Amino acid sequence: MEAPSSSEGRWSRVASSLPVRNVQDLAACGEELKAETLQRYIRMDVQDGEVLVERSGEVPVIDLGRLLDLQFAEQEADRLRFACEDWGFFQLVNHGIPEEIITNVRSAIHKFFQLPLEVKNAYAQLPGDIQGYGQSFVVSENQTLDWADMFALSTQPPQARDMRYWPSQPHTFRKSIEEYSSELMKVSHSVVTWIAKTLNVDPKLMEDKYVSQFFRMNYYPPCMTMAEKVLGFSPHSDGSFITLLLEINSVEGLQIKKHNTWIPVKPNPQALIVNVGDYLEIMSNGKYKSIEHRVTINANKERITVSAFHVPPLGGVISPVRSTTEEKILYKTMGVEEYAKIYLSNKLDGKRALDHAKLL
Ligand SMILES: O=C(O)CCC(=O)C(=O)O
Ligand SMILES: [Fe+2]
Repeated sequence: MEAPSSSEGRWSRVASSLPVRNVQDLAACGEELKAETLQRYIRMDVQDGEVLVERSGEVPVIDLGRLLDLQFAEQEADRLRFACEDWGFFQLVNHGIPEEIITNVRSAIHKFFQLPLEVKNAYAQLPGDIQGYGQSFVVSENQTLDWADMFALSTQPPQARDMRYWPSQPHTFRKSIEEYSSELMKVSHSVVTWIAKTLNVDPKLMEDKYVSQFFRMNYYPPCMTMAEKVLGFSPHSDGSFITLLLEINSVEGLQIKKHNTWIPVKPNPQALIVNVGDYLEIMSNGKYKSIEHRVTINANKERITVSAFHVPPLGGVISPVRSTTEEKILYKTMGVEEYAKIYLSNKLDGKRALDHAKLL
């Protein structure tokens, strides 16, 4: 294993894209992490905003079984509307994905992260300074190669750009992701149909807005020495229509922003975490919120997750739809690709990507 090189500090200062190799490697080997190695991951803004653990229990829980049952649908739809308006996040239970498929995908991703770093590094990886003290890999479904390509191009260090393909190890990897992927398409179809209804929007208008899908596998190593000073994922909103997150190992870390405080989401192994993405905020004319979230690091436990971003086809257009004719239009009509480029660009002149979609 390579020792952390003395040039690492220099690299981070030029804000270039240095993979997170050393930290995960060292953490995995249980070696003492030196203060200098960790320096580049320390974030001054970690302390911004109070963390309100006691409010974790308020994160909405939506029951898909109830949404699909005539007797309870209306009541559950009200709860869904509230969740999307007020939180932009919810735990989805009774999602109907067979246990076996979830178990297989958990096991495959777990095994993937146990591979030697040299093997994993062949896959599209987010640079450490974008993500933070963690490591993410993008895997694409065929139908969405254009999206994943774009994502990879915008975030990869040049040497990694052309190296994205399906991991061949573990051998179950592709099959389990593909099965999980098609189950998620069904779940997102139900969720989006209900989202349209709660907005009083014709579901047909949303039919194609979530059908491209790509996955990001996230690994957050433990950090014994200064867990409270580093972040696994910096605060961001998702550049998706909706995102469905599966926690591979029920370890806490995800926090969502609410009125300038951070609320931790308690892991629930039976649930998927669903959140409103930027495209849905635009399309709902701001009624449903794409909320900032971040991932913290634990001292002793690794956290592993897989995000499924459901996005509109790049060639399309996204425009706000009003629930009533009196409603004032607050967002621009934009090309999906046009917005994606703004989202993926790091030069946002201090504005959030969504601010560029708002009408003045
Ligand atoms: O790993 C998590 O808990 C969240 C990951 C996330 O926010 C993302 O992939 O966009
Ligand atoms: Fe996210």
